[in-house]
Amino acid sequence: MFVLRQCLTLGTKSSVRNFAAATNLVNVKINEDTGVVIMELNKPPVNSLNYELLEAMHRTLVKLENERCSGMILTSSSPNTFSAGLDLLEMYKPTVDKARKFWGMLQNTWIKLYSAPYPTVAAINGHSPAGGCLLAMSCEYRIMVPKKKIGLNETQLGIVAPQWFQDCMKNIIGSRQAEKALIAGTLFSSEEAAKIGLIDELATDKEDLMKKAHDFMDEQLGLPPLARSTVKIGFRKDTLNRLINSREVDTKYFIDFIFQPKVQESLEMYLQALKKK
Ligand SMILES: CCCCC/C=C\C/C=C\CC/C=C/CC(=O)SCCNC(=O)CCNC(=O)[C@H](O)C(C)(C)COP(=O)(O)OP(=O)(O)OC[C@H]1O[C@@H](n2cnc3c(N)ncnc32)[C@H](O)[C@@H]1OP(=O)(O)O
Repeated sequence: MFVLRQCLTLGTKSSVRNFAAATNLVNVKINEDTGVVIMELNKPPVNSLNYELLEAMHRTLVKLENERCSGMILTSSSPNTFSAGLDLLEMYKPTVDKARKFWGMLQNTWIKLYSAPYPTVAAINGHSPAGGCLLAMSCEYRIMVPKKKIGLNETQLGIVAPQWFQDCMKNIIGSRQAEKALIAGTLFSSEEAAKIGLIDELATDKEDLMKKAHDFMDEQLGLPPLARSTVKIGFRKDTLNRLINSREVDTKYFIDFIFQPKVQESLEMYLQALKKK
């Protein structure tokens, strides 16, 4: 039923494949009847968000702005993980230039995703810590398979979730719950996340997940798009503008923070623990 739509690319089916294959890091499919796009993160094993994956996402989001995209479902090709969050190797002993470029691309990608006028759904098919949770929270609706983990666990790594990550969480679960979760760096089970409203729905498995994502999308497509997107952007503009108006300061926080020797030590220990698992 899904075909790669020609107008996403240079005009032929094979150029569509080239568009996705330019990096191979995201698979993009569009239903030519409805205009609904499925963007599947495809950086095995855990979709850690490095510069290249973020750039591929950003490029896709920019392209969708100029196409007849009516809605987007964000998911991943990994069997176990939606996204493991930011690629820790981007923060571990980088050069200042590399870290700055990486952070700028994360900001770009988030701004595009958070402000997309069309409906967005995260079909969370696996674990979704930290930056993975940010991606999910940036969509309008979250559906998740059972028995996985989601949350902003930065504190547990000895790092701090940036203000805009925190704002996204506050907007969804409220200030008190967010404060507790952020201080502790809580990773919630899918079931706990559903209870506090961090996710909207539980699915039984991947098939059910995608069905529910399409059901949500169908409901949204029945609404007048301009009214829908105006309300969405109205709700999101303060959070968006807070970052847009302070991108340089935010980048400086990031650089100053990660270059502290204590933070580098924490990252090194965490990376080693992950490797030893
Ligand atoms: C208010 C003012 C604030 C001011 C603050 C200013 C600045 C803030 C500064 C910094 C903020 C930076 C923000 C960071 C947000 C992040 O996203 S940090 C990343 C956090 N991610 C995690 O903690 C997840 C770690 N991964 C896991 O827990 C597990 O991998 C998993 C996702 C649960 C999957 O488990 P599974 O068993 O399937 O896989 P493995 O663990 O065996 O992993 C496979 C393979 O992948 C490597 N890997 C995993 N995660 C990452 C990662 N995030 N980055 C890089 N590499 C990763 C893992 O090491 C394995 O590698 P291999 O052994 O070589 O195969």
